[in-house]
Amino acid sequence: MAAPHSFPDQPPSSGDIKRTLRREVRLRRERTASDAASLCEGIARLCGSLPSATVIGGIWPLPGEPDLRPAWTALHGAGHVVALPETTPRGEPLRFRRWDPRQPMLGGRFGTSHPDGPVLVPGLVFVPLLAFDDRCHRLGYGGGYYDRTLAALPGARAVGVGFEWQRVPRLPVEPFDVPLSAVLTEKRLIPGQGVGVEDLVSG
Ligand SMILES: Nc1nc2c(c(=O)[nH]1)N(C=O)[C@@H](CNc1ccc(C(=O)N[C@@H](CCC(=O)O)C(=O)O)cc1)CN2
Ligand SMILES: Nc1ncnc2c1ncn2[C@@H]1O[C@H](COP(=O)(O)OP(=O)(O)OP(=O)(O)O)[C@@H](O)[C@H]1O
Repeated sequence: MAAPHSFPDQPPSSGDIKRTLRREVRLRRERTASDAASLCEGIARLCGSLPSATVIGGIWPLPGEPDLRPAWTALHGAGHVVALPETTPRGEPLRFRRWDPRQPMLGGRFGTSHPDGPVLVPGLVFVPLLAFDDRCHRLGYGGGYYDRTLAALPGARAVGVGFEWQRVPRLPVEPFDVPLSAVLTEKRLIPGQGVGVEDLVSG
C-alpha cells in the first residue's frame, strides 16, 4: 500500500480519512462506558408497529459494540421474525439467517457469530457502525460488507445503530457508499435524506 502522506501537498484521500477515523473511534470506544439499554428501547419502539411478517435483520455484538441482544430476544418473544447476518467471504453480501434464541450460535469470520436457520430476506436491517453523520452516511470496519448487502437489498430500510458520540460532521462519501435510511441513537431517530419516520415502519 502507498504511504498516504508521502506528498505533503496532496490532501488525504477518502480512504485515508476513513482509516484514521476508524482508529480514533476504536480507541475512544475502549475508554467510553456506553449503555445499550436506551438503544434497545429505541429498537423496540421502532419495530413495535412493524407488521410481524417483516423480517428484521439484527446485529450480534462484536467486542466493543453495544449489546443489542435484549432487543432481538424481546422482538422474537413478541412474534417478530429476527434474522442475523452470516459473514460471507470478502466481496459477497451478508447472508441473513433466521434466529431462534433456543438454538446455539455458530462461529464465523472475523469473530462474528450467526445462527443456522434458513436464509431470509430482511425488510428492515439494523446496521452496526463506527461513525455516522447527519446525512446518515456510515463508517464500518472497512470490509464493505454492508455497502454490498444494502446494494443487494434495494427494497430494505437500513437503520444504523450507534451513540451520539459517534456522530461526526461529515464522512467522506465514496461511490459505493450506500446511505442509511436512518440512524438510531440513545437520544433520537435521525431520518436520512428524503426519508420520513413513517416510511421506516410501514409494511
Ligand atoms: N456485530 C457486527 N457484526 C457484523 C459486522 C459488524 O460490524 N458488527 N460486520 C460489518 O461489516 C460484518 C462483519 N464484518 C467485519 C469485517 C471486519 C472485521 C474486523 O474486525 N476486522 C479486523 C481485521 C480482521 C482481519 O482482516 O483479519 C480489523 O478491522 O481489525 C469485523 C467484522 C457482519 N457482521
Ligand atoms: N457495492 C460494492 N461493490 C464493490 N465493492 C464495494 C462495494 N461496496 C464497498 N466495496 C469495497 O469495500 C471497501 C470498503 O468499503 P467501506 O470503506 O465503505 O467499508 P465499510 O462500510 O466501512 O465496511 P463494513 O460495511 O464491512 O462495516 C471499499 O474499498 C470498496 O472497494
